[in-house]
Amino acid sequence: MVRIAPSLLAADFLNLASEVDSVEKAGADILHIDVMDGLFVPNIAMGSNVVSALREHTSSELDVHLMIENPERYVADFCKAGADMLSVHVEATTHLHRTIQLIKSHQVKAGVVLNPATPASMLNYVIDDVDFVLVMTVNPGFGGQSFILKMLDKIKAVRRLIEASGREIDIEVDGGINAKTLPLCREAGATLFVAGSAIFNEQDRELAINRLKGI
Ligand SMILES: O=C(CO)[C@@H](O)[C@H](O)COP(=O)(O)O
Repeated sequence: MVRIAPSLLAADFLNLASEVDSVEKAGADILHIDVMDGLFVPNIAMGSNVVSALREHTSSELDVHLMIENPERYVADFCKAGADMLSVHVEATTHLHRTIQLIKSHQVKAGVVLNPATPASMLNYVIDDVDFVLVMTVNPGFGGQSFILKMLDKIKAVRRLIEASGREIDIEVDGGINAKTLPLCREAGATLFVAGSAIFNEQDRELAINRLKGI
């Protein structure tokens, strides 16, 4: 099954509520929220106040991607704001295992994010603890970038690791996902697909999501 998580970074922020309504009506499965601190990535976006406003507006699952240094400082805030899934980058936190446990202590699904240059092997000692893995298929920070084809090898490597662990956890992919790149990622083993421009740049959101789902 293909599950689609529209990335709200590409939405019209002046009309966020109606943007959310439009993608939910069109068949979005999860909402993806990018949090950026201007340090870990060269851009700034969305704090926990945005997550709590969304939480009041929708019952959709909220997938919060922390692109921030020392994310453990803000885990409690984002969990209390209403995140259902919270992911952190390997390079951003000194004690990755501890940060994963911290997220889980809030009964929120914990994810680990791999940047394009980060090897799948960084997951070796946390694979039994994480609830999902997010493979970045562009360098994080901005929407509208081109998919990095080499990431297909990494998705396959992560899939092998997950299979060896005997667990059933999602591989989420994010960056340059469209109707051409999604099937390649799916074939490689991805199960959850974040898409920003491929959805929000289209007037007809239902057509855009159906195209991604291959309907
Ligand atoms: O995390 C990020 C960017 O850092 C993504 O979620 C983008 O927002 C995806 O946008 P598209 O590549 O689909 O336009």
